[in-house]
Amino acid sequence: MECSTSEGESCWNSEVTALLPPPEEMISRKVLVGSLVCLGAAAAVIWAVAGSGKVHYLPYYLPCPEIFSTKLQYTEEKPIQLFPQLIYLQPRVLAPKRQDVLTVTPWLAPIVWEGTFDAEMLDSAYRPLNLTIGVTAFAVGKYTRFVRRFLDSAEQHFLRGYRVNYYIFTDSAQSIPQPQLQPGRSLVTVPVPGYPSWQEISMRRMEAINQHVAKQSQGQVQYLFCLDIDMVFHNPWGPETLGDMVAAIHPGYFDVPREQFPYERRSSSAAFIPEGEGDFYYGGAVFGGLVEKVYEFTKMCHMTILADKANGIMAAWQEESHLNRHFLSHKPSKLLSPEYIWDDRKPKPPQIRLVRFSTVNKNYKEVRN
Ligand SMILES: CC(=O)N[C@H]1[C@@H](OP(=O)(O)OP(=O)(O)OC[C@H]2O[C@@H](n3ccc(=O)[nH]c3=O)[C@H](O)[C@@H]2O)O[C@H](CO)[C@H](O)[C@@H]1O
Ligand SMILES: [Mn+2]
Repeated sequence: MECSTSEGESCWNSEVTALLPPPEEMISRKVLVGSLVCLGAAAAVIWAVAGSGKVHYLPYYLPCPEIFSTKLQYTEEKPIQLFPQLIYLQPRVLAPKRQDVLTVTPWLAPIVWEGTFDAEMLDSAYRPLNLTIGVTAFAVGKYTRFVRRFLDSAEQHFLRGYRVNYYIFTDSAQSIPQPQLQPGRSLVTVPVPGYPSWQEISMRRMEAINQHVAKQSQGQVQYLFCLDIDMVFHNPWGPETLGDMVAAIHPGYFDVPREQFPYERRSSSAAFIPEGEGDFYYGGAVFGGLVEKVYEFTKMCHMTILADKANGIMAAWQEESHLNRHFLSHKPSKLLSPEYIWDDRKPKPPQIRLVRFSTVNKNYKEVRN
């Protein structure tokens, strides 16, 4: 096709015209490319000059306001508890506080030993929660004689500065002393029948505690500890002991192979644990946790105790055997070292740096008859 030119204009045949942009557009592209190069160069200069220094972030608006207004549908909203600023030694990852004892179970429950926790730090976290902690202890028959020492020592050492409700289960309320308690602490007696044998008295604790939680203590306390009465506090027992479900390692079996644990070994019992199984041997004298967990726990133990009763069998160590069977399949979330359930008749090995709660030396024959 012929190209018709006029006054020095370049010749644009229709094909070329179709491929190339018109001249004004070519010029504006050149300007665009030029300014981009300039911008890049300026950015490179700024990067080279300022890049070696500290990076300053500009405030940037995230276009997702819903993330700040969304709330989980909690049934109750609790204020967030912050640790107040405290001055304390840095926890060192490569310098564990205790190397002579196990401080965490294979299922990652802490085992509480002296030296593993900072009491001041725990206090600063737990005090603002304004918790009330319940204690159940049974004083049936001659065991009323242990109440005074138990309570006096608890007032000295048990969760000092916290609200505590003592629930003393007894068949003779008139023999229970009413000592002067610290502010915020109370004592009530709970009537229970005096069963004819000490084994039955000890085992029936699961049932009585369970019923008491359902009817009363559930609305009064957040945590509940269930303790033997023939024991005395010697050193502080603080909020380091609080946990969802807490068990204590029996002082007689913390250093023996599990074959020697006095678990119930008859398969006809609901507390049966075969050889080759088991984690620790826990004591029946100390357990606790969130009150609703203690409710579930005591219910399960009472049911397995009743199953044994229906089959005419009593476990080797009564409810302690059932407790051990339960904790084998429902692992406790926190373990207390034998510092929290010691026995004064035992020599104290170096791993037990202090005894917090310990059995009173008693004449078994005399008190149980
Ligand atoms: C240190 C430890 O783990 N002790 C356990 C152990 O022996 P213990 O020798 O510690 O049992 P125990 O005689 O102290 O009895 C357990 C508790 O039941 C109460 N009680 C008992 C008898 C009585 O006539 N009146 C009365 O009130 C009382 O609160 C006492 O502390 O084995 C018991 C079951 O065999 C319990 O599991 C205990 O908790
Ligand atoms: Mn006892």
